[in-house]
Amino acid sequence: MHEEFMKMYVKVHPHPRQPKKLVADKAVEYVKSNMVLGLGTGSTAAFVVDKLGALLKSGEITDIMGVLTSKRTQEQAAALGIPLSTLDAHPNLDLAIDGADEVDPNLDPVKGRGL
Ligand SMILES: O=C(CO)[C@H](O)[C@H](O)COP(=O)(O)O
Repeated sequence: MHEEFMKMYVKVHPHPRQPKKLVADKAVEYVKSNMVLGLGTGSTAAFVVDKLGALLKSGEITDIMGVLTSKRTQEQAAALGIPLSTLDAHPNLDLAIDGADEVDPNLDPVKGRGL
């Protein structure tokens, strides 16, 4: 799955934010109704949350639950009507989506400098 994301991410595109939206939209394709989702923070994650809000509004997905990694994401998700929970209440996530800080030569995403 991540190889497909990274191929899209490294595609040359004239608008610097567009690859983040592309990978965000691609990641959201893996979201199904009734999932408990870990939702990260940052510009890529913000596109993910926007898309989830739109899919909930259109009824394309239902009954998802977001477990958020920051107050910023929590506020965005709440404003879009995404039901929220905590890791304590839902320790088993179906899927977690976040941006990457860096991508290594093998196209593996790196978080927090790999520490
Ligand atoms: O780990 C993060 C925040 O803690 C971000 O996901 C990471 O820094 C990537 O951010 P962006 O999507 O804005 O490039």
